[in-house]
Amino acid sequence: RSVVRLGLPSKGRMAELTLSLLKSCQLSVRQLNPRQYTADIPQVPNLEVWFQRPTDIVRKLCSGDLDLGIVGYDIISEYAQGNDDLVIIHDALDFGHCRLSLAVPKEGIFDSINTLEDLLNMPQWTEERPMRVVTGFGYVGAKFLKEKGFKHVSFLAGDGALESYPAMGMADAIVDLVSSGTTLRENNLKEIEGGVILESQATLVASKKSLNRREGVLEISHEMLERLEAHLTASGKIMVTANMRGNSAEEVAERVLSQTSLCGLQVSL
Ligand SMILES: Nc1ncnc2c1ncn2[C@@H]1O[C@H](COP(=O)(O)OP(=O)(O)OP(=O)(O)O)[C@@H](O)[C@H]1O
Ligand SMILES: O=P(O)(O)OC[C@H]1O[C@H](OP(=O)(O)OP(=O)(O)O)[C@H](O)[C@@H]1O
Repeated sequence: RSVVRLGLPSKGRMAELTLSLLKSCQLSVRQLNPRQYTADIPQVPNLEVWFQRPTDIVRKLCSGDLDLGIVGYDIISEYAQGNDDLVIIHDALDFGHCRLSLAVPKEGIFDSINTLEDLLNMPQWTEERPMRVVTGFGYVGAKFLKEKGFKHVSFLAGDGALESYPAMGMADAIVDLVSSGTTLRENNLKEIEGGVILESQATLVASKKSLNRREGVLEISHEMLERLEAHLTASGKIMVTANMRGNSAEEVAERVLSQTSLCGLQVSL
């Protein structure tokens, strides 16, 4: 194929936010039919947008069926599983902030368990009765616990509402995404100190093979990066244009900067 493909989240909390970020960067996505999975960005010729589930974006970047994608760092870490063909070309798109964290019930045997060390030293976990962890992040979750020295752990895969598993007696601990912490609190769970496995936000990812071999991928990546950077740098800043009389630009600048109420301003002449 000669066209470059960009994967964007088709649903979930990242979908809308991705489109609005791109719109703010003058990269509006034009989807002719909301039931179709393809779209384009008129400002970027030769680019095809494909709406996919975030996990599938990562899989398709790995298989070479997509060249670029916007997904959370959590999903890349879990589903690319160290595949070194993927390269993160923007690691902080400033939305979808969350952390992947280890949490346990507040009470019962975990009453006085607050740190990773406390959890590791609990006598309850044995080969016959390992600590049961439910997660949708089995790869990074297991890697983390192994690196921290946990020996007796068993993993149970779950897709959602993981905070309910300990109360149902199906798991001792959970490894799940946390943002405000409300879901954990409402389900009588607490995060373990030192148990943050990764911090995540939306990223722009590319396949290295595509960048090196497919015509147009490098140029489109540059174009997107420039626009994203410009937008992210500018957000939260305002520009004020004013006409002021003075004998020289320097004199005007000096007068403006000497006003304490205007501190923080940068003057360009
Ligand atoms: N509470 C949260 N606050 C902020 N960002 C989050 C939160 N939970 C998840 N995310 C980010 O949003 C991404 C998508 O999460 P979401 O729960 O919408 O998944 P989804 O695409 O609907 O998939 P699924 O339905 O399988 O969970 C996550 O991979 C993560 O990067
Ligand atoms: O810390 P909080 O702000 O409460 O957010 C955390 C919750 O958000 C995500 O779930 P989501 O709402 O996507 O539902 P899910 O359980 O179906 O994935 C995550 O899996 C947590 O359950």
